[in-house]
Amino acid sequence: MTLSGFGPGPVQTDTALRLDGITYVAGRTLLDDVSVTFPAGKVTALSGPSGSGKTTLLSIAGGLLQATSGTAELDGREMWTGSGDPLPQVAFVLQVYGLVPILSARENVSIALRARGTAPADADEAAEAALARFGIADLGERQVEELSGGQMQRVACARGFVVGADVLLADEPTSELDEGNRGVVLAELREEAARGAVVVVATHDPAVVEACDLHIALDEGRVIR
Ligand SMILES: Nc1ncnc2c1ncn2[C@@H]1O[C@H](COP(=O)(O)OP(=O)(O)OP(=O)(O)O)[C@@H](O)[C@H]1O
Repeated sequence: MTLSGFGPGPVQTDTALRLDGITYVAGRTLLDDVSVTFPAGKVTALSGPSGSGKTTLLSIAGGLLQATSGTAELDGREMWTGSGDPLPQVAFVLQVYGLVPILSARENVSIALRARGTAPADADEAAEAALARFGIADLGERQVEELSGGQMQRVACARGFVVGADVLLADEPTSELDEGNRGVVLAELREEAARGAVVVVATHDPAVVEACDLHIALDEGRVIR
């Protein structure tokens, strides 16, 4: 099913990103037989101590990494790049931001859409709107390398959210933010779920976990709740 075209408000759907028996070995076992379901229309928190495997699991969930064994599928479409018809649309908010320092904030957001074939003028307009969602519309012309850590993190959020993806995977998206801006990001995560996206947020922050609909916890590469 396509998730675009839903109006505002919670979406009732059986769509879910299902990870089944995921094991990932890179020298040692980093994920060990992880089976989890991330339903569309909900914000799921993925918590766990540093090094427990959250980023690795998000990478497999979004098709960036191929699991050693196990499957990751959205409605039968495999997440690993190269299979599935059509491929699910996935957007990441990376823990390390992954912004281009010499480009402006607006350009960093706009390229996410341009890379998907949106016309430059339309992409720029959507980028402005996405920056406004995170309270940084006034920073659009600023070169990213001039921004504070928290401002960069909000640009990274705008770049992930602007896509309107089927699956939004946010890795510690509030780690640099004050309480007010953390609330803004949480509200925007809810908006993404409300239009029908699968939304997963990796976090160490109990306040973020509390604000999510569902909670999955990892420890040493295993699901513990
Ligand atoms: N490519 C890799 N090769 C080998 N080990 C890796 C690789 N990527 C991650 N690791 C290791 O896998 C474990 C899990 O890493 P991961 O980044 O998934 O944890 P995390 O829960 O996201 O941690 P944090 O909260 O600190 O971001 C860590 O011990 C890390 O050192």
